[in-house]
Amino acid sequence: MSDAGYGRAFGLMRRAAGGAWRDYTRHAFVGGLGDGSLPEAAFLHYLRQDYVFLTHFARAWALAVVKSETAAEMQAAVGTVNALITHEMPLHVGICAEAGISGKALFATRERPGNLAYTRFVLDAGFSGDLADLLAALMPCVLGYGEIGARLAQEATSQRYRDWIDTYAGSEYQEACRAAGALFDQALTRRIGADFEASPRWARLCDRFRTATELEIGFWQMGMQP
Ligand SMILES: Cc1ncc(CO)c(N)n1
Repeated sequence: MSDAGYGRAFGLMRRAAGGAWRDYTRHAFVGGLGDGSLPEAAFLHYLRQDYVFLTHFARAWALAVVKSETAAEMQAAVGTVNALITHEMPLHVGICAEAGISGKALFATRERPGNLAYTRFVLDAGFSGDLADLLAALMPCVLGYGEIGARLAQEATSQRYRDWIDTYAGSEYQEACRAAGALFDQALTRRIGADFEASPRWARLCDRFRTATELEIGFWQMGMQP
């Protein structure tokens, strides 16, 4: 799939992440969502962990508001905070309720170590760095799911996990991905210049992107171990 729609910096970092990007977006868990072979227990366990993930992910986007230097950056970041809290998190509550997981059980989910490591890594990228560092750690989550959703919408051979696929393949999520990719390009241009790869900061930013990608692989792995 082409990475063009999600911006220039993403395309470059995605390529620099090499095999890790492929291992993330073509993980066995993803294959199981597409062909319906993923056991329901694994899917529900994943969803519960993902709800916890989203609470910290929303905090990380709120930190992006704090780290913004322009009104446009603030608007983009606060739009994502709102989309997460207003749309994506209630969707998880709804899917879990349909599957018989009460709100009480969902909110009592104990966070697995790999889940904790991922979001705290992202938050630390933001606390210790600037918006470029934070966004480099956030992009694999946002854009990876956009890419996975768009591909599965074309290639899925089962209807079993259609609702999940449609959420990430849908125009609302895809539009959010394009906005996030544009924010990433603009934030980087402002902080490291337009020739991204010539910046002394580039290698470290690519490292953050790759580490977040590796933590996404770990998240799928965790999902397969209810
Ligand atoms: C682990 C993970 N990464 C990315 C997304 C996309 O928001 C998500 N819901 N969960």
